[in-house]
Amino acid sequence: MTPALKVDGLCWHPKGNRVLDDVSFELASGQMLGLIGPNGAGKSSLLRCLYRYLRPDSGRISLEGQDISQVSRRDFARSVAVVQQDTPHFFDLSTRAQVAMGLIPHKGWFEQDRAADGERVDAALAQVGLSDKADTPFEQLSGGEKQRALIARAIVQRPGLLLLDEPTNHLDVRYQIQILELVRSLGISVICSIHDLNLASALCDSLLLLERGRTVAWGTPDEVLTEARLAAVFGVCCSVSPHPQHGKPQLQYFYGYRDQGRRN
Ligand SMILES: Nc1ncnc2c1ncn2[C@@H]1O[C@H](COP(=O)(O)OP(=O)(O)OP(=O)(O)O)[C@@H](O)[C@H]1O
Repeated sequence: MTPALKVDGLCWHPKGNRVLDDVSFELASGQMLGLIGPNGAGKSSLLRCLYRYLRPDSGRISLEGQDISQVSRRDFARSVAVVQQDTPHFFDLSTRAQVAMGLIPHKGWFEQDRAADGERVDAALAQVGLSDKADTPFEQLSGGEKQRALIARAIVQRPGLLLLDEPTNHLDVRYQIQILELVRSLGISVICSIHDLNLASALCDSLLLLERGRTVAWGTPDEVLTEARLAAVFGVCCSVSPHPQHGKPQLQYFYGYRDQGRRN
């Protein structure tokens, strides 16, 4: 079966700096892949290549078997939704209007809004717990509320692939779990960068561990999150055991790094 996304030998070397170096992986349709790795590992850069903000120097990215460089702008906007790390500025837009922007790729020129559009927007606002903020200006939302509104916009867009750059940034612990569970329940293919390894383990089907732009491991959370690998890549000591509820790896960190100097 054709994977939803296939990345082959991806390299991005701005000014000779090997930010992404020979990265390859696949994502099966409807699965959720977590991008993990230390600061500066290349997670955001990889996502930017996937949503065509950056042009890789070499390698191939295929969406449903088609090279993404060959996909029209409109078709790409219909199939791929992106929630970026820094919330963009939408001055004067209400939260509802901001979420409704997810409808744009599906509309023709001069096409009027239909009743179903409003229902879809309201349903997405309810899914992320923002119904009571629908008429609030987007700029007045808190950081976590903005993040949730942008996820609602992506839901309205009905993409086949959803790319999220640190979606749990700014979210309190309940919303971290709730939003990732919601994203997972959409039944679409998802790639998200995530720093919380326990959250990544619990909610992702597979993980891609990057370090200095290279793939260290790609596989199930069980295969990727080993004590030795976490010590080598993140420079932390932890014990890994099955989570009492879902059985996937749960990390417990040990402390006392203050006098060990800088990692890099
Ligand atoms: N346009 C650019 N030109 C040169 N180097 C860049 C450019 N953009 C990013 N980098 C470098 O690429 C490396 C990877 O950055 P990136 O933001 O992709 O990492 P990350 O894994 O998302 O980091 P973090 O976890 O801190 O968000 C960093 O060293 C960064 O300085």
